[in-house]
Amino acid sequence: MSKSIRVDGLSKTFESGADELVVFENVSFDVDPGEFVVVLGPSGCGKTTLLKTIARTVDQTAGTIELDGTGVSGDGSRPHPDVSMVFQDFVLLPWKSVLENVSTGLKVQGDVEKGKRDEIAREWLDRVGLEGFGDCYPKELSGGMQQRVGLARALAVDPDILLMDEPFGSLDAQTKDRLQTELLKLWHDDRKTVVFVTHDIDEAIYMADTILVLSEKPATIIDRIDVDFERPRWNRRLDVESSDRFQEIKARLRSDLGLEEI
Ligand SMILES: Nc1ncnc2c1ncn2[C@@H]1O[C@H](COP(=O)(O)OP(=O)(O)OP(=O)(O)O)[C@@H](O)[C@H]1O
Repeated sequence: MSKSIRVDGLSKTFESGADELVVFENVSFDVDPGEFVVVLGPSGCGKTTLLKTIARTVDQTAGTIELDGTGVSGDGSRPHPDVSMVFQDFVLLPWKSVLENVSTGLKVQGDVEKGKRDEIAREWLDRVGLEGFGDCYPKELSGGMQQRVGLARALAVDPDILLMDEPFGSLDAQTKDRLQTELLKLWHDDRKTVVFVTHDIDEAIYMADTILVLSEKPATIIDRIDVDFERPRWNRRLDVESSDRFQEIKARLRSDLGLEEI
């Protein structure tokens, strides 16, 4: 299943002593169930904080978040159960095997017995192209493979919402290219609701149904673009990326972000 997200009037201020840092202010947007939304914005504008607020590991200062119409709150210690997160840094547990890393989330959920957990974890390793690597340890895998493990771990718990924080940001260009398409294929099959943060404009356009652009902090939403290329896109990626529409969206995003004309 996938769920909608409604963010309404969301603000976040960090306080340390007498200092206040207003990160974002009055941010509102809706994400439909199964929609792929990409958030772009300058470094430090609060994209990660926004994801953590949706995941409920950070409390907002003002505003509300609803998942499928239900307001959510959290204790800050772990993400809301409907939500899985994938980060730029692989954050795998180095002392656990790849299989155990993937089944860990299921263990936290608590209601799946060990044999079934391992079966689900193995299925997900197959789906992300890591068949046969379950007994390896993270240090034996390349960066791209580690990120595949992170993806399998996030998806194995069958979340309603997938929050991704620059998941391919530290990968080389070819691995990144391949994983973008693999993620789109997985998403095409399961249609999770995705909120995906990136700095990469081309990646944003290739992946998104909708792109939200944040300003410098205190951040607000300064643009929202519907990316209307038909799906699937991976079988005609070059056509999509060389199209006039792609270049038009790219120019608009560069202008939004204060970059020079292309
Ligand atoms: N726990 C915290 N306490 C105080 N300040 C914080 C905390 N977390 C983040 N910040 C500050 O909030 C601002 C936004 O940080 P955040 O990581 O959300 O930005 P970002 O847009 O994801 O950055 P980047 O694009 O560089 O990854 C930064 O100035 C950061 O230093």
